[in-house]
Amino acid sequence: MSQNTPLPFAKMHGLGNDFVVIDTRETPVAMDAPLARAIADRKTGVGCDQLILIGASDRADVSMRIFNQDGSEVEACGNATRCVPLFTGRDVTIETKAGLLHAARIGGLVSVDMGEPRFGWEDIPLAYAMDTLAMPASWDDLPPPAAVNVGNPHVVFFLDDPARVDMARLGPLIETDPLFPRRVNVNFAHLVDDDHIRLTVWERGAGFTRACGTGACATAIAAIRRKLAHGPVRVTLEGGDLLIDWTPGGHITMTGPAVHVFDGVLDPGSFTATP
Ligand SMILES: N[C@@H](CCC[C@H](N)C(=O)O)C(=O)O
Repeated sequence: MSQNTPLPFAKMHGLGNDFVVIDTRETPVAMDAPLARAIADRKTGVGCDQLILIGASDRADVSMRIFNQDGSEVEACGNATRCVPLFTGRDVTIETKAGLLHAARIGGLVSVDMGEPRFGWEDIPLAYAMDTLAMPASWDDLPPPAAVNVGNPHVVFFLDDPARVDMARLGPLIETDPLFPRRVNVNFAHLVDDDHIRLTVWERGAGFTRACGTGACATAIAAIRRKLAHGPVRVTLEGGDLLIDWTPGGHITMTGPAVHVFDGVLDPGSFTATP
């Protein structure tokens, strides 16, 4: 881990899923897992669910790299994507590991074209071939889940009575199950109506967050594929609501709020002091 110069950053969030956002367009930053973990640490760093690096791009207005709290670099983050137009001050096309995404401000909200979901077992990815709409896999007495890749991997359980499920034990157990070679984001969903879902997400590399944008997309899509719901679907998370729209064969649209909380400067000396 090495960072020798002060690092300006913005603290932002989408429905309480919080981010440290660093602009690397002019000044590249050598990011690695230990440095990402140090910045994300809520006691000795700034604290965040994900660290976001905004960079230059040849293919889009900007690029976006995403690091989970545990330092792992990942492909997609729905809530952070909504923060990018606030950070740059304009509607943007963003190059990510999950492809090109477009984010536009609409009224007080931000709407993102999240691209097309994938459903093949090797796309999730899973360790071996199986049906991804009703996976023949079980943990405790959870029902067969659905798996969806919306840039990053998700598994979705539809629960009649979420209060009876020990999510704090099952979330990390399922996240790291060998069935998911790249680990997985675990979505515990409850269908309120055919256009409304309540959702709790155990995020890969970050644990429970107040909201997960890609989790909301994956869950709405799984519900639509199972004909339990129709778009647009309101997904209610601890931090608030997202509106997700998708028709089979099409792109996903995610609409919700984004907030710029404050700006700061990270002291490079503090990182060397972190064990
Ligand atoms: N909070 C995000 C998802 C962040 C990445 C995820 N934990 C992963 O490892 O894939 C969102 O809003 O989508």
